[in-house]
Amino acid sequence: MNKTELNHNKQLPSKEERHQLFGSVNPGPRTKPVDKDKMADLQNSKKDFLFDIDMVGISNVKHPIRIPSKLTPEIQTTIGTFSFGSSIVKGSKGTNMSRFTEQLDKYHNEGFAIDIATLKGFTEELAGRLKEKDAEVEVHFPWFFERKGPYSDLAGMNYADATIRDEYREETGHDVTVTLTGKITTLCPCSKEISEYSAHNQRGNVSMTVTLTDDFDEQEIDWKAALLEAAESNASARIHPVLKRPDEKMVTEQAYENPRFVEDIVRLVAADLYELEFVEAFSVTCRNEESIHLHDAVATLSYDKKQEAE
Ligand SMILES: Nc1nc2c(ncn2[C@@H]2O[C@H](COP(=O)(O)OP(=O)(O)OP(=O)(O)O)[C@@H](O)[C@H]2O)c(=O)[nH]1
Repeated sequence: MNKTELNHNKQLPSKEERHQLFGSVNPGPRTKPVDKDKMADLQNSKKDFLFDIDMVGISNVKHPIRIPSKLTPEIQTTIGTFSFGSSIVKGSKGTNMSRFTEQLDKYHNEGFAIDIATLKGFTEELAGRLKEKDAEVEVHFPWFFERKGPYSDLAGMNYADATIRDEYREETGHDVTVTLTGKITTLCPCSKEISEYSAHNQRGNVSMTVTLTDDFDEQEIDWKAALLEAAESNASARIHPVLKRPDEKMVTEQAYENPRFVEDIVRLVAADLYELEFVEAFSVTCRNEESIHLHDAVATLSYDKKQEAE
């Protein structure tokens, strides 16, 4: 391959001169300490600062993470978006924000895999590092899973959005909630009923937030796969990355045979979540991106199995 001829005839000032040209100035006199021990530590000031703070921390922290999965691919690297925090009492001015990312890096160097046991350990250790009685950690990530065409068996990659949130309190321990938002096909029952032929359909977003029971065994059950199944198995049809014509025919006919309103979806998914032993409480929302409107249709349902027992 021929080397491209580039024109380098222009004589530029040095980089330092260029910076000066654009306004950089020489450093002024330095009077403040550079040793950490001698620096002011404002955030650690102790005084009556009027109010306790429920949560202070950092959010929107992007970091590579490893995810275990019972669906293929069983180990995957993805991007996690974290938030970290803890409460502080009115006698303290501020938190020590560097300690959140300091601990994240420590876990990263130890091969941070985002399972619930590891995340609980992380939150508890964070409370200790901050010298607080509580801490909370939330991580949000795209979770990928292989999906095959129903007839051709040709595979491709789908994903759902997953969130794990752990709230730790020294007196009460951990509260773990997980959220999965997956996409489904829904076909409108009304449209099917009133039309001579066809029925409009839409892409539905099903979001399930679940409080896990204390004895949830993640070695046994992948909560992500279980929630995905609750959403997809109640849909008019599943969504596929690769569909050949025989697959497309099957998916289209299946959707026509299983029409669903948003109300039908939240009730049917609720029934599945109700039956799952590891689910203590849940909320489920379905939001359909309507194909015959510019707006979305939406329904939400919440249920707490503990209240039922009382
Ligand atoms: N508390 C608090 N810190 C902030 C805020 N905004 C930025 N920071 C950052 O907090 C960092 C300092 O973190 P600290 O953990 O208190 O640092 P440090 O005292 O040297 O660390 P330790 O020895 O672990 O206490 C600096 O990088 C600040 O920029 C804020 O609104 N509140």
